[in-house]
Amino acid sequence: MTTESPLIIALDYPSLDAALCMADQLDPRHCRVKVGKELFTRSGPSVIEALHGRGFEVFLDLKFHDIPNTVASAVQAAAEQGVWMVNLHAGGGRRMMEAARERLAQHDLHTHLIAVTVLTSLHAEDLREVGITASPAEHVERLALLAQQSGMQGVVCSAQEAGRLKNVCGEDFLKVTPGIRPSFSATDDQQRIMMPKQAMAAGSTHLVIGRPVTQAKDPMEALAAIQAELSVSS
Ligand SMILES: O=C(O)c1cc(=O)[nH]c(=O)n1[C@@H]1O[C@H](COP(=O)(O)O)[C@@H](O)[C@H]1O
Repeated sequence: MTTESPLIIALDYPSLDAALCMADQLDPRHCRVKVGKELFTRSGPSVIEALHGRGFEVFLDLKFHDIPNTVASAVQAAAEQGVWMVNLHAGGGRRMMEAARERLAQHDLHTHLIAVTVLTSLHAEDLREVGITASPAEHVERLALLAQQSGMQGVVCSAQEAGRLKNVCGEDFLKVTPGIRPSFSATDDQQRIMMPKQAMAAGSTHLVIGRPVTQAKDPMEALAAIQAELSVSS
């Protein structure tokens, strides 16, 4: 089942049961779901099968970053499970991204392949500590252009950079933005955040939302509030 909704709910749970309990309250016509490192490490590919069985398009967020052949093989493995989207780190460089893209093409696999730029949990001081003197926005732009030249269909960035990327990479280049924080939720460990409506207005194509929904007292009420703000179906 496919959806027009920009919402991707991050199922960051410690067990298959907990993740499916949440998924069973969601409607695959109105959102996609994301499986990340914790859930996949605990439950393996069975969580992907279970979510596909419920009609969801799945973003497998394992942020691959390794030598080109290893990443290409991992991306192939993800795509062969039929996931809608998979990501890798743009910081792995051009040859790594090109190898992944070419592997998908060789096997006629059509999973969306996107690259993480600068994690939304980082700010300028964190970059300086690892030797990057550019601002987060400048570094995101540099990595996004490299990702685009390397055949990626889009990037993960913060919504704060989405407008800039719309100008330099174009509207069709996907801007998948986590660090989304509605007015009613805590910042948690995120640094470069934005509210849902503002994030869409800034040029995000997809919004990744986890704890503001999954850790809310009433997750469905929180999701409905976000959908109402965005004027999309619940
Ligand atoms: O690739 C991601 O999805 C990702 C990249 C990034 O820069 N920041 C980021 O928060 N994420 C993921 O997006 C989700 C955000 O969750 P919340 O902060 O709970 O809304 C988590 O699953 C993160 O792993």
